[in-house]
Amino acid sequence: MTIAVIRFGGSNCDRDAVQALESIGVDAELVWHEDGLPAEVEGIVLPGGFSYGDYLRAGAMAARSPIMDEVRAAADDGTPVLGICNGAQIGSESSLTPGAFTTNESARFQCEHVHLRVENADTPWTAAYEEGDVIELPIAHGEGRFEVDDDRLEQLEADDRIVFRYCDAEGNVTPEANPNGSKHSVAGVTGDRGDHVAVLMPHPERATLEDLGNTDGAGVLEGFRA
Ligand SMILES: NC(=O)CC[C@H](N)C(=O)O
Repeated sequence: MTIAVIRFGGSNCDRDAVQALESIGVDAELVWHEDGLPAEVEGIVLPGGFSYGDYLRAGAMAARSPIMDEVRAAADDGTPVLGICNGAQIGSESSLTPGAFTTNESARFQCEHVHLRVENADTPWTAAYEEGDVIELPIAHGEGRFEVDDDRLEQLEADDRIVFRYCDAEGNVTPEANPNGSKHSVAGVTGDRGDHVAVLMPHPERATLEDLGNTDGAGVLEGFRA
């Protein structure tokens, strides 16, 4: 199985994603966006970083790279796609997933560890966990506040499309445990094409290697094996 980790100008978590995937035994390769998707790709990661310097809006310019037409077509065909942080912003900017990620309530770049509650364990990205599990992952973003109109959010909730919510260490979803002001504390959501497409703002690839002292994120990447 080969997972394509797409590198845009300014991506900076692309090699971390490859290393994290390989650490759990999933083959991964870096793909420069101008080169297009390799023929035999079995999964796609949109990695974190600062594509195009976050100009206009984070993810807005990468979303307009021609490779994103190929990513959408692959997603239509059932290829798993995971967007992480800047990749989540690219995912929402390219209509793979609903809503938008916009400037943190603090108006600052935030780099910290957060707790997440698994809201729906019935997706490839959360099947390694139980519903209600609390995991810890790092965040590092300036534009991570999930925003979506009320009607759409109600529908996402009704359809069980919220995969992770920010919470405290005990799993309580509170305003204090919401690091960026995301609506309904949403940290990750599945795509309109099905739950084989998902994005999340926290970084599972930074919490997968034993050496980093936290492997809570490995289960998310296990989704490529599902
Ligand atoms: N770590 C990242 O992927 C950063 C995302 C984006 N550049 C932001 O600051 O919001």
